[in-house]
Amino acid sequence: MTDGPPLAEAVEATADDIATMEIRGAATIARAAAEAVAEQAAETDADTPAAFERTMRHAGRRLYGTRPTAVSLPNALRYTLGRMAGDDVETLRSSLLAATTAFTDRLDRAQRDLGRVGANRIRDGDTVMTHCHSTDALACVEAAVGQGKEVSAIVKETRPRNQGHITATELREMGVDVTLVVDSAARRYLDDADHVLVGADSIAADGGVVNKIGTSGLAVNARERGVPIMVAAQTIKLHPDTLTGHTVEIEMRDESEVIADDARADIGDIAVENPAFDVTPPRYVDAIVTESGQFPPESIVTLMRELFGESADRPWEEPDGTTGSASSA
Ligand SMILES: O=C(COP(=O)(O)O)[C@H](O)[C@H](O)COP(=O)(O)O
Repeated sequence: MTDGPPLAEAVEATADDIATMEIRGAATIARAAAEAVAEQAAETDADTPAAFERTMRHAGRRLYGTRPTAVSLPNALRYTLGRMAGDDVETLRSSLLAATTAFTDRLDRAQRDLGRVGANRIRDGDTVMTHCHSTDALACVEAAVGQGKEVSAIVKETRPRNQGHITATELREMGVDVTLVVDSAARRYLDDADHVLVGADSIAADGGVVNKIGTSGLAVNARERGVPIMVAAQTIKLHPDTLTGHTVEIEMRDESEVIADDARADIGDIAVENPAFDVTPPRYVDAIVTESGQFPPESIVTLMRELFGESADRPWEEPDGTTGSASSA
């Protein structure tokens, strides 16, 4: 929970759904956060500009605090709350509604453009190996299929939450031949793959790719087998805090996702760890595919600087550094 004025039901519900992964995947989280910001802007009955802005920042903090790793979430808040401007409540409200619409339009466009860029790497008859479920990665396959190419996929199930099942379903809907494998079978099937194709939750300034746990091991194995690794990530996945040397926080999720409580009790006293993401060093990545073209990971920092400057603002924070609670407002 965060301190501040009461929030719209839509913000509370979206925040809960992101935290429990009803809403998941970096681009989908960003869209949901922007839509929640719009709902809050439409509904808030604050009667002064200062009260309106405080409520919006509070909504931003509530959404920001849900999951720590996908930078698309703070970047969605940066884009929308960062464009809140005006001297009266109605102007502030309309500035936010315009910004949230512009943001979601941009998301659609970025994914479509990125898909076309990524599709150029995929040849007719190619097989991709996927990990987790990434709408950016699937946009590349969809565009390739749309160009008339025949594509097959080896889909890793992606323990502990099996997002590979979502990937398998969506690929089948595109008409792609799918073979589902357990995560530990990946190396065996890499010899049948022409690409490893994954998404990203965050891309660091050094080109490191933060994505679902297991991506880095897959990339190391793929390099060893000579299979190129392609990361599909629209530019809202670029993590501006890493320009100033900050690292990306890796989310640790509940231990019960790894082993059910009763099974664990049967084993006895063990430790269980459940990191949700890992970092693939840039040397294992062949290309980062964005809506602005494809980049070797080491050069992504140039694009990051163009988009964010040298440091990123945090428009969900109170300008005076207080927590936003009534007593400090
Ligand atoms: O790691 C995941 C999802 O993790 P989780 O299921 O824990 O959210 C996806 O590969 C990225 O978020 C990219 O997805 P997209 O390309 O759709 O943004």
